[in-house]
Amino acid sequence: MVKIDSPPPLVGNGKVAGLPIISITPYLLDPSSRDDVEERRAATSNALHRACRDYGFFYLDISAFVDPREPDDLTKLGRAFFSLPQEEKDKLALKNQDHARGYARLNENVTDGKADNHEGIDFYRPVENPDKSKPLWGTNQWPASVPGFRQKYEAWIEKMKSLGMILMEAMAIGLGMTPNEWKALQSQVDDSFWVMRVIGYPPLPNDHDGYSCGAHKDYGCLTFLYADPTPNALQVFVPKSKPGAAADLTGLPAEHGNEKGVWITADPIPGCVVCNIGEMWEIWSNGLYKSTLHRVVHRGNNYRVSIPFFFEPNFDAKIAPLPAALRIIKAEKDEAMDTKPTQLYKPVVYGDFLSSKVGSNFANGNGKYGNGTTNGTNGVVGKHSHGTNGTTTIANGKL
Ligand SMILES: O=C(O)CCC(=O)C(=O)O
Ligand SMILES: [Fe+2]
Repeated sequence: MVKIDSPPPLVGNGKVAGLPIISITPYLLDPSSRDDVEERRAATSNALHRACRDYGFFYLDISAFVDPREPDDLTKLGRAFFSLPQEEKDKLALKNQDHARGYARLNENVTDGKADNHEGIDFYRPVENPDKSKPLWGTNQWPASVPGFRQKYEAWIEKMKSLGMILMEAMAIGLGMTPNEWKALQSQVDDSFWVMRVIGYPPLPNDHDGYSCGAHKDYGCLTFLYADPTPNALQVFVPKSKPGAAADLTGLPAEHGNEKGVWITADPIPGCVVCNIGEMWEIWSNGLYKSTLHRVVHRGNNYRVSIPFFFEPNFDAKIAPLPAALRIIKAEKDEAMDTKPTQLYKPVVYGDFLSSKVGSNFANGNGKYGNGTTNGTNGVVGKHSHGTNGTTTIANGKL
């Protein structure tokens, strides 16, 4: 596998060399074990910074962190759950709980008013004193009829939580944060209100009005997506305005409002998760890092299983632009002799932001917690698979 530290160029007619592949290994090594650890960490952090600015998406090589058999087992368990009779799966329906934790049937999840051709089961960070009548405050519904499911997935959650913290530190360094600034950021994610989703995608019927999963942005912090090896399913939108997208895009259809760009395929790479940043990083970085539209179009013959883990801020974290990001923005403006004042993104409390989203993309829970409005900045309905309509709040929320 080729490891690269900066994004590869896109190549002619919308075809791409691919998203950057960044190894987390330097952050797993003991700094005293080798002479070059600090240097390698700096290279990883710089590559992360570049990838978050250029794409908002990258492959994270975690082969030194997890045994590949482990996520393979997870997809098998997911497959076993989705092959249960419908009545059995429906016993874990979202409506039994807080409309956020549990099983959503095929076509129950909606993006941009269109049914997504997938089924899924969502788990959230457990809460103290659960109360299923309170948004997000119910209990997880584990499929007891699939032996080993809970145990294996709980082990994965622990791993992904640690990975989230490691990656956050690497990103903090990439953004030029001081140790104290990192400590402050760390305290916003050290009790992550994580979400784990297991998604099952039957092939998309030709006459389906919609996608396997419609175009959306994730609205949290970091997404780690592990998927089975099915090719040509996940697509990432690279707008033409991005530095890496200066390739020949002639003949490509205008996608999503005025913003022309190209959908690139992000096929799974062994040993890697696909990682993308959510809208909370867009606020922290005051827009320097963009959370990027993505969608799933699975037209193959097989049943695809994917497992996104969403490493999110703490429920009560107040998310606001970070001084380190503002320093970069200022330095770049000074260099360009741009004297316009910098618009600041409006701070949000993560839990409030989440509560305003969750539920409104599920057909059965529509509008239960959120307002269900769906106007994105570029005419796109941003949503998260565990929420909806991600783009408005932030774009309109600038001070
Ligand atoms: O299944 C996939 O590849 C992507 C799923 C996704 O984007 C999401 O759940 O937010
Ligand atoms: Fe997503």
